[in-house]
Amino acid sequence: MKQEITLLDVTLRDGSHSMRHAFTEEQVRQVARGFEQAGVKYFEVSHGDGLGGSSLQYGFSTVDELKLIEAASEECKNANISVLILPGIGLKEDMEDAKRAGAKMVRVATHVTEADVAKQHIHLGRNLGLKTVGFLMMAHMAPTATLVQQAKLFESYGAEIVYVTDSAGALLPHEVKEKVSALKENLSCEVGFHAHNNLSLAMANSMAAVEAGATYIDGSLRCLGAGSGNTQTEVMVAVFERLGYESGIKLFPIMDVANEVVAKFMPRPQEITGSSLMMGYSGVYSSFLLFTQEAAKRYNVDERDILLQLGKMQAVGGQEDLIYEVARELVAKNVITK
Ligand SMILES: CC[C@H](O)CC(=O)C(=O)O
Ligand SMILES: [Mn+2]
Repeated sequence: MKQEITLLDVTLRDGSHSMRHAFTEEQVRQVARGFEQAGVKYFEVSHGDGLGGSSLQYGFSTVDELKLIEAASEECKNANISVLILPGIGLKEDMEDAKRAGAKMVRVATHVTEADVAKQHIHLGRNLGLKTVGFLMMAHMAPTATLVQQAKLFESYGAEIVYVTDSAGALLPHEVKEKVSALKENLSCEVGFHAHNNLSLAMANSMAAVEAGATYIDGSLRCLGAGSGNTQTEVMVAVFERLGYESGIKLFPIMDVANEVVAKFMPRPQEITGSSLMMGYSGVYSSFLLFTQEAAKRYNVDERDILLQLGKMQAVGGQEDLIYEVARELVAKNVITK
């Protein structure tokens, strides 16, 4: 018997960062149809910053996310839609609307030390009959003991899966192994892992997570996601099959949706550039990439200097305005490198 793993695709949510939240309904329908044909069990659709993320701070969505969730759900019989919510950005009403639009799973995301803010959202997810998940972001910023403590909070609220989320793509394989193993030892629920490829380690880290007992692994087609993107879903299908795991996803159909659909609307290839490498190196939130590039251009400073400073300051999601502040400070200190 092959061991089962669930590959959860986040192209239509994490990829939204890279698309500047401009997914069209037709793009979402085409990808959703591809997922259905390929046998994907779960895929995520929301603004990049989760439900309610469409705003001046995070970037406005071109098409309302509820319309996109509804469109995706119309294309699927067996594939299930997940939505992400960050308490404080998304409201509980957004979760109810998402459920009405067809969502079957909710992932409640908090900073790695702030699981306590998710209690009501986890309760609501369970009451709505959604598969309910805790998502601990910026996992590199907390020691493993803290991560375990926070994951236990999620589990005590009713989360059915708890994720180790490497938002900055900063973790190394042995650290992923340590964190996932600790969660497996201390929790009864399932454990998931979400990677970013800023240090070219997304696949290695995803393998380390599965070997340590994670049963849910996130990926995106052609790596479409924040920073250098996520673990490449279609590559994971191939690699995990070779390793003897069963994801239920068919290789050629998933490759087709990656190459015939997603590759055609991607604004740029998901490369490891100087600045995304710097995000992994200094531990900066992957979704800061495009904002940093804009700030560097506006103030004529080096993106890498901004990112190094943000890493030192331990900036977290929601502090996007700091990016511009840091760029202005670099100008004031005369650090003009371009
Ligand atoms: C802003 C939400 C964020 O993109 C969630 C996520 O995918 C991560 O932390 O990596
Ligand atoms: Mn992510």
